[in-house]
Amino acid sequence: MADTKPHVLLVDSYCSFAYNLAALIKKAIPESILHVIKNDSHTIKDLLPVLSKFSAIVVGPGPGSPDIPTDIGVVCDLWKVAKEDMVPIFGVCLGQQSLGVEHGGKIHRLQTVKHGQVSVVHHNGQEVFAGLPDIKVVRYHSLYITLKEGGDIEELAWSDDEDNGHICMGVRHTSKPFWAVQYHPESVLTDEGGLRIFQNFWKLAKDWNAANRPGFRSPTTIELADSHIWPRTSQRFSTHAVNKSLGKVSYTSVHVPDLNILTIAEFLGASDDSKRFPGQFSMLGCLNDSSPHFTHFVHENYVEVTTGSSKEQHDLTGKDIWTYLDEYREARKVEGGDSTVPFWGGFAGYLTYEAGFGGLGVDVPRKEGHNATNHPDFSLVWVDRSIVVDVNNNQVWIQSLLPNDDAWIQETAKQVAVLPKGPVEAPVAPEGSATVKFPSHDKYVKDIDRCKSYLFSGDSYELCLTGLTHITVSKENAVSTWDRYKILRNANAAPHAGYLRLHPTTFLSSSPERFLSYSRSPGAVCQLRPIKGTVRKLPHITREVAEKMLAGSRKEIAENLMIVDLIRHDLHNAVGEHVDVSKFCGVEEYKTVWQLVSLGLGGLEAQLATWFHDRCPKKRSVELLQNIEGFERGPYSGVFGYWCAGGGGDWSVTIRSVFLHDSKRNGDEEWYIGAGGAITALSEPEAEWEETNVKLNGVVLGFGASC
Ligand SMILES: C=C(O[C@@H]1C=C(C(=O)O)C=C[C@H]1O)C(=O)O
Ligand SMILES: NC(=O)CC[C@H](N)C(=O)O
Repeated sequence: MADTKPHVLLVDSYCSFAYNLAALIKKAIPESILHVIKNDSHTIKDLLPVLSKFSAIVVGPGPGSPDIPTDIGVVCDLWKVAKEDMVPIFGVCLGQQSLGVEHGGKIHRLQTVKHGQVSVVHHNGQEVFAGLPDIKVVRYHSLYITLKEGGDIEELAWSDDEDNGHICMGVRHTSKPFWAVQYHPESVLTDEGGLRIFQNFWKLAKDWNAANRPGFRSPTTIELADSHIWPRTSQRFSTHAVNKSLGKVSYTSVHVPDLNILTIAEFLGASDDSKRFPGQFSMLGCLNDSSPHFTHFVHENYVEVTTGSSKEQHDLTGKDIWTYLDEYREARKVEGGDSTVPFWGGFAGYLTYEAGFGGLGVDVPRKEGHNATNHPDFSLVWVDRSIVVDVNNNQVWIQSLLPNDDAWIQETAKQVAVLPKGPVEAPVAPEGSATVKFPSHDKYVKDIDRCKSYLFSGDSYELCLTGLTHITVSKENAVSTWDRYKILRNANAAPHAGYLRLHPTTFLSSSPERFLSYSRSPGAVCQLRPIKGTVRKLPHITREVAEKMLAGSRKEIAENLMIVDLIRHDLHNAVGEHVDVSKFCGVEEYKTVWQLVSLGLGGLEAQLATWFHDRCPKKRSVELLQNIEGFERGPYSGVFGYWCAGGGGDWSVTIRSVFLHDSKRNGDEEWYIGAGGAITALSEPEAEWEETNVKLNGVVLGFGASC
């Protein structure tokens, strides 16, 4: 049975980086089958019958403390199993802390917490550290252990922190097959202390198994409820659409220099416009009375579909909204469009921040399903007819998913070709035409303290704290929402600018940030493009100065690194092993701000639901923020964009955006904007307040205000 593959169990303690660890384990032990469970999904009694079938176990990092039972779950029991059930275990961070505490060690708070910080680790060259030089590693911890003198746990590695002094960074059990490290071997900036540590662990584990588990053979399979194998192999739609003949997208393309997308939008009556790359593609959905509009509120078990003046409710009993949308799109899958055009038609719209809670198991505390002023959590239209402009190449595509729609395509192409050329003038928002009610400075600063207390207690590494701003425009000063968009577009031009008018929501965005894009299969590539690190554009802030303030700052790099590790985890979850960070902490210039931007890429097309459903801005952090902020964010900090009917999609992060609910349009208009920033252990309250104002400023300029 020499060819049976070893099974490895990863116990995830709700870590933001669990799949980075999974990827590292698979890299170190490529032949292994990796099973993943949560630390609270099984008791030790559930695990005992299968434990002896595993070749090794990894217990991962996580929020909280190893001496709080609900934080550590089953991990603390794994160290205590009898010899006949014993399996080699490697602990990471919280895992090391648990190993120490369960063997008489003490847990303490660091004087200076280390979140996203690189340190040099010294070691004695023994066991998992064999053959390694001193290593540079990334740390994410607020707590640390001191070991019991003369106890069973022996220190192998340590750091000498300027601020904290000697900190234990690696240990082993003197008689059992247990090893652990305090730092994060899976972080993108940990190099030699990553892969080689796991390779060493695997060698030690194999040796221990050979010497201590006579007759041990890996079984072909292990049945374990509430677990999954990583990488996930299930492809939701692999069973259909293979032999099905696909619908066709018809299009024509015309070369029209200097044609502004706004001119086309206005010619069509202004619909939906969003830019893909800075300056490359702009899209317009050409809606009509037969375009279906889908809305859904979390907690409600139906989707409302509005087509013209008819409304239907589609029952969601037995399926979730994601499956509903996936099935709708799959049934309308098309081929035959121009492969250079990212959008041929399909779903376009937005999802709220709360739309992502279901997959995290976080509740949205709404008394009723929704009230008259809630924006729907899912608001999407199916776009049959569309126009896409490649601004770089002056090319315009007129496309339709409808059968026999050539007459519309040709007629529209003819009209588009003769539209007026050149820039479109935006109206001006007169100063003082709007009343802006900013969030309370005192509350924000106080809330930063609350965030920091959670960062110091080990419950989170980074919390994006936000506040809501309300803008009232009196009836006399109101301009059309389209004009408002033009003003905003002019004041705060942005690569992911967008206008959506989806009843009851008007949605204007000047977002600089992509959440996720993925190209069409085959050979699809996913891209995540997170921004963390913001500086106001001022005359004296040249590129050189901005680079020093962002890429040259330990605080800003840490803030960005945490997000990069987080999106690597998201990518590994969705696409498996092949994930790259192709840009780390680049400084980019936008109209009103400088931003620190990274870029993560993954191979293979992921299922739509995997992206949005399982995306974890981490359960505990979301719950903490929900509690601290005390409001629903709604569309703010959700996503907007499209899923193309031919495959692929592009979604932006809904920031630097304003929203108007139709119920707030009668008489004075009341818009709202969210703004915030990532709070880390290194945050200074007044600087964070200034940063949220910088972000708000770009948007309130669209109302003739500033801050
Ligand atoms: C939360 C916002 O921005 C987020 C926070 C950033 C930061 O902390 O630097 C940068 C970009 C966004 O991901 C916002 O604009 O409201
Ligand atoms: N990354 C981790 O596992 C962190 C462990 C623990 N919550 C701490 O902050 O120290």
